[in-house]
Amino acid sequence: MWVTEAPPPSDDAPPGAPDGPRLVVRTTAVDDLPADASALIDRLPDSAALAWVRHGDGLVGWGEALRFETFGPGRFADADDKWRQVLALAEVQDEVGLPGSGLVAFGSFAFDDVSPGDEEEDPARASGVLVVPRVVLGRRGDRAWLTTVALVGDRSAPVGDELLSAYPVQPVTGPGRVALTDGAVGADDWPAVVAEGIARIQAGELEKVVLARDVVATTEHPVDTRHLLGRLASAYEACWTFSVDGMVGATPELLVRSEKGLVASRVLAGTIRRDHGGTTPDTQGDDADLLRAAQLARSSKDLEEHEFAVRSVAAALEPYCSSMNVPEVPFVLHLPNVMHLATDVTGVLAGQDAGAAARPSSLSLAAALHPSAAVCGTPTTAARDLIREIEGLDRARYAGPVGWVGADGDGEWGIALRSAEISPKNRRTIRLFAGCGIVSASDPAAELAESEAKLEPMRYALRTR
Ligand SMILES: C=C(O[C@H]1C=CC=C(C(=O)O)[C@@H]1O)C(=O)O
Repeated sequence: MWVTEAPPPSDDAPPGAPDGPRLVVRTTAVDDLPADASALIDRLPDSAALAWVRHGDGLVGWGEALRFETFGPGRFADADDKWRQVLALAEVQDEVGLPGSGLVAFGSFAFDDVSPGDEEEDPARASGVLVVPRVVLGRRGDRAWLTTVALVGDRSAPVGDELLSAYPVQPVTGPGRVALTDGAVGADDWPAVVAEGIARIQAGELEKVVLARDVVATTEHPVDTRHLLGRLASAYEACWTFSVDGMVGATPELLVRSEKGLVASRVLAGTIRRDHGGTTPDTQGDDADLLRAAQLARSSKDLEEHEFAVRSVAAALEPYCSSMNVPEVPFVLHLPNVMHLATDVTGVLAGQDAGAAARPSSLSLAAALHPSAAVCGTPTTAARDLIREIEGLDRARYAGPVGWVGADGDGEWGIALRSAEISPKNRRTIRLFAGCGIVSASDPAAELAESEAKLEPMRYALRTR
């Protein structure tokens, strides 16, 4: 469903031209973007921020040229179709020619095909959204660019320089006091949910299930997304810091990156907490950390959990690839709050000779990979059914794909973890999410502690200092 009303066909549209929104897109190089890692986020004018940033590189966007909302099981395919329609009608001048320059859309999609309770609470809440910003600022290494997007026929919309001055940068505001309360299932009750998951696994119904919980934060002032993004991007540098349509976080897990025929996925599953409990890491490589890393790398429970996740990603990518590299042994990813077992799966897309148009888009690859066993379980259907039956939580867009797609279909999609959903109604109610992979040898109390550690990034982001 188009939410942005397409203006009537313009006078210059050729007779018989297909209907639909026509975009005029210009990308020019930017020479004066400050070198610091926060430069992209610092340029966001207000709280309606779109972002996908890591190590100071990435994309931020603001304003809305087009918005497309999708619902239910067809949400990815519908979004992919609409994206192709937009591309077919767009006129793009891109003098930079890097991934993320030219026409891009940011997107965020629900974890599940159905969201329990949606009908009563908010029948209009979409389970997928693609947003084409009016302005995108991007950086990759030492190159930076600015993209502006205009909708043909929208004569009231500012263009060119006018467009930038239409979005003056407002001061960033803090959330003030923050109260945290139990979400759908309280912390005291959640171990029983995990115990039920373990019992079902031990009964042979399935091998792994990922169970999640939420915590509700109520803030004194409406949340300014830029406050969260700035804190997440500087404290969780190794993660992809994102904001799309009220879903904000810093995810360490990349569902898929597709770039010029090469695909990559960073698969995470298997976790150990770092004991200091803070957000800023202790000196990397101190003795306690090395010990914990070694303990994680040898933990048969975590290795099993990880293996399920890697296998699910490899199996989903395989039909699209002419060759793949799936490392046999995971590495340990150090984050400020936790360490994870991690595997970088890479592949070459089949049919390279046929060109970009014949390649599956990054969005359709994300659809094929979702939900991986890092966020759902094994076998997928049994795990998803069990999640629906016992989790008691509407995951909404938590654990769903979030990221961006470009004009050639390439793009990057993370899994929306270490994330929160800001209520559009008042921007003062924020749902924080965390989930844990459960296998036969899991311990409910340890999983609760792990979920607390996974909530830390968003709790930290909400603090004023
Ligand atoms: C489901 C989450 O984490 C996944 C990713 C990394 C490690 C995980 C684990 O060890 O359980 C989870 O599979 C979450 O952070 O909410």
